[in-house]
Amino acid sequence: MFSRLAEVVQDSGGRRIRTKARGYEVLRDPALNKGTAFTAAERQALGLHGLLPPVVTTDMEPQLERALMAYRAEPTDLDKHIYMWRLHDNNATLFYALLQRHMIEMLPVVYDPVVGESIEKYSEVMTRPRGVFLSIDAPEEIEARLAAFGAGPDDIDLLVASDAEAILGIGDWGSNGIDISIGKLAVYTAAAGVDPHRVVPVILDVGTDNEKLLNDPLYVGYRHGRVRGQAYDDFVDAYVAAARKLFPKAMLHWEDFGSTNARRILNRHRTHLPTFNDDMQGTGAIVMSAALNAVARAGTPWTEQRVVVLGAGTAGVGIADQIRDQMVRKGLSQDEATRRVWLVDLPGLLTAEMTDGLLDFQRPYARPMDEVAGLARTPCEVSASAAARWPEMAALRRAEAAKGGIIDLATVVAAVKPTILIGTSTQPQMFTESIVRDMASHVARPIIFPLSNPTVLHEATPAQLLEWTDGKVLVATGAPFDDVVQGGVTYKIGQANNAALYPGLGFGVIVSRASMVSDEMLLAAAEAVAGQATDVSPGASLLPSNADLRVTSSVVAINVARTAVEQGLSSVDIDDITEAVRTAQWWPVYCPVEAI
Ligand SMILES: NC(=O)c1ccc[n+]([C@@H]2O[C@H](COP(=O)([O-])OP(=O)(O)OC[C@H]3O[C@@H](n4cnc5c(N)ncnc54)[C@H](O)[C@@H]3O)[C@@H](O)[C@H]2O)c1
Ligand SMILES: O=C(O)C[C@H](O)C(=O)O
Ligand SMILES: [Mn+2]
Repeated sequence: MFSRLAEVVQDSGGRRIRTKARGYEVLRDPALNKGTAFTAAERQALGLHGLLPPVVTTDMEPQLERALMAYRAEPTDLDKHIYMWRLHDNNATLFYALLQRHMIEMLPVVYDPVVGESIEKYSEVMTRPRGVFLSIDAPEEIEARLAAFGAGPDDIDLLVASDAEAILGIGDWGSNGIDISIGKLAVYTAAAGVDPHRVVPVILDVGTDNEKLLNDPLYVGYRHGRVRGQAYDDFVDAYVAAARKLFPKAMLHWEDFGSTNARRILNRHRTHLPTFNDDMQGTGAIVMSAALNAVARAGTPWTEQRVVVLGAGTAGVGIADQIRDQMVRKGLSQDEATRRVWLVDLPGLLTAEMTDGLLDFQRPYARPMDEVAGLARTPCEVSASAAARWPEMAALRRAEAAKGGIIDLATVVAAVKPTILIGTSTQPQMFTESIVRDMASHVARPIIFPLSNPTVLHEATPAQLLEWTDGKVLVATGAPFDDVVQGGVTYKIGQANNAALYPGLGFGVIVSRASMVSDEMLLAAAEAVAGQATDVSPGASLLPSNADLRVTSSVVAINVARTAVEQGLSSVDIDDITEAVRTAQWWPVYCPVEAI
């Protein structure tokens, strides 16, 4: 975001910035600062002589070299993460140029998995606050606080908001969750070219049930248990109303809400706003991309897939829904397709007997009792942490325990013989060797996607899955993993992280000014990503490399914008969609800065 002292001009002379700022006002604005790249004439006009060393660098190269050395000299990944945000606060253009050039090296540091660590340690490592902190203790101030960001009605394309109840797989992190909104936005820019000066990171602080934070004297958020119920809904509604009023063109992105809120919020707004939930829809779509390629490589029809999902929360059921829809598109009835998906959660296999206790979006998948009657039950306990985090699911688990135990994943896999196994449970190592070997004994090419972030929470590692299946598995993961060499083949591991999808999806919505995000737009995004992974040689990844995120995201944005136009959802006239996407992309290059 530029200070009020600057404006961007885009005309036949190209892009330039005009500013009333002088001296340190210029150098301390990360959107204006170019450091040693200010020309002699700019230094003269802006009063920078004497505030910069004498060298004038004509391009960014020396700065990039210096920044890369400083980055690599940082001892830990968390230090590197902090370095990157300090760099951003000094010179945003240089930050994005560095990140884009070293995407494979730096994306995991700026974003997942290291962003998870920065959120857990935010009390200690917080640097300059960024974004907008909205708090349920002052709902009447929402509009004023958003307005304090200083942007006008035409200045903002996108807001990313989280209430931080379900950050990645690490749970409730209160106000610290601002870093997920910031991290997601950095990926929007680096991957798709969303203008970083036209976005707002938002934290919706409704309190936290995280005892560690509540007892931490350095905690920066609202020190109170989570507010739920009507007050919560009113607060979220007030945020939407204020955001729409102040920034009527902007898309609203929802991130890392708890499973009891995520879908309700989305359903309330999805047909009348350009909005989507990344964990449900972005994840569902990127998993569809990987699944489209995996099913093609396995050579089995969509209508014959049997899908087991471990972890029936926001992401798991978002994925299940999109897979079900794909089977319907391929000819099954809604009911037939739903019957080919088995959800396993804390209470084990979700069954019809549990219906009253299930979350509404889980209910369609509950298995009929006659089908499960003969399945063995495994005794189980309910941990205090699971009971606190997923009370509905834990209550059902307790009820199952009283009946002798749960129908667990191993039993379900043995009975169902799935072709596809998905992990969104937040629990590491749940895909055990015996479960995976059992699955692989029934299908030629088992499709297994352990997706729980950050890295340490994955249900299995790609190396394990490849070993246990003798290289037959078609795998994609949530976090980045190195290549695995096995039996003379180098396996590239596709990262089924929504980061490969949501930036292009959002950019397509922004460029087309779509009035909503339709299922067809999500499918267009999924197909675009899938189409970018063209190598089908042994060991090839199911998804395009993150090194090519900029290309992938462009193709996604074009497909999404085209679909919006075809569906009559676009509110602008676009002659040439490819050209519209291309010209809207922001690139991290310096432009002239003029004094006014
Ligand atoms: N790869 C991606 O792009 C991507 C996207 C979104 C979420 N995720 C990951 O998926 C995971 C889940 O995210 P979410 O937003 O759906 O969270 P969520 O809290 O909505 O869902 C988690 C579910 O797992 C269940 N669960 C907990 N312990 C379990 C156990 N032992 N056995 C079976 N189920 C269990 C919970 O009851 C809950 O229903 C997280 O780790 C997250 O990082 C990955
Ligand atoms: O943030 C990520 O890495 C993906 C996803 O949104 C998640 O919550 O895990
Ligand atoms: Mn998420």
